[in-house]
Amino acid sequence: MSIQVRGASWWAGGSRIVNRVSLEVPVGGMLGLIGPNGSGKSSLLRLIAGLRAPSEGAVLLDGRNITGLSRRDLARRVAFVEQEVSTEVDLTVTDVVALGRTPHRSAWGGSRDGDGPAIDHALRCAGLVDLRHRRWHSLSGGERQRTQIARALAQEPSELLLDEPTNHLDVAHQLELLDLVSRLPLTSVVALHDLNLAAMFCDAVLVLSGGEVVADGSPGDVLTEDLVRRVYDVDCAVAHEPDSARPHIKFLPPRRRATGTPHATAGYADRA
Ligand SMILES: Nc1ncnc2c1ncn2[C@@H]1O[C@H](COP(=O)(O)OP(=O)(O)OP(=O)(O)O)[C@@H](O)[C@H]1O
Repeated sequence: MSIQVRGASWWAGGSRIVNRVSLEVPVGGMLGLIGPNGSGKSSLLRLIAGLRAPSEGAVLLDGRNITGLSRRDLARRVAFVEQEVSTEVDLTVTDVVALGRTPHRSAWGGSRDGDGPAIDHALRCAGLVDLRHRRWHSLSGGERQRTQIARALAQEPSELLLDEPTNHLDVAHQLELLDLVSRLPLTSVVALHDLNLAAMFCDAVLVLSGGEVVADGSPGDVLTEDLVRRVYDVDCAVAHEPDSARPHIKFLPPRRRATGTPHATAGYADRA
């Protein structure tokens, strides 16, 4: 197994945010982490990235507890793109992507032969070649997101962790990015809100609710109407294409309570 989490919990502010989570991702596999807001996806990703230590349990890479890896060794193999990344310094796109090479540089910071090709490859993969000289502060939200993904790819990791990588991207870039991640020869864990994107691209999905794993397995087995209702309190119809095991989820409008207001927000129809 490339990534294993064994009974990991993490406490913060007197609450157990991640509750005895176990998971396994085989080499080359792509795991989708899904669950409502505040269910613990980002916290779990930070444990896997080694940015936080579990209060109990363990995270293993290739069977080795990450507490036994040096920061540098961990940074060489695990790339993590968090949800909101900003920089105070006004770097160019290429400068930001080049930061991905830092763990591969020698102690005195000299660049290595592989840096240039790795940076070029990452820029091409993220569709940023034409933007390579642009300054970070001039980029749109989606362009910044793609720059951070390129930085992670330039790191040439064996494990890639992405926290909602599609949230600023238009539909074409969402599809391109997840297609790219699913085809790259690396192991990935990707937190996603879009259940249909998770169903389309992930080999397996793991559903968190209140910090606990409530389901895991193939998208076809896990993403059922019952699961979506239990976890999100949303009605849906799940269709299966005849030539694909991957489900497609059609969400239904919020049910109305006895008062006439839907679950989440007042409907536009009420205001019309
Ligand atoms: N350092 C912290 N101290 C206290 N509570 C925290 C801390 N970090 C996270 N939490 C809480 O833990 C819960 C899980 O947060 P987390 O960001 O992991 O969820 P998430 O599933 O990624 O959410 P979202 O989908 O909204 O991004 C939230 O209720 C959050 O407020």
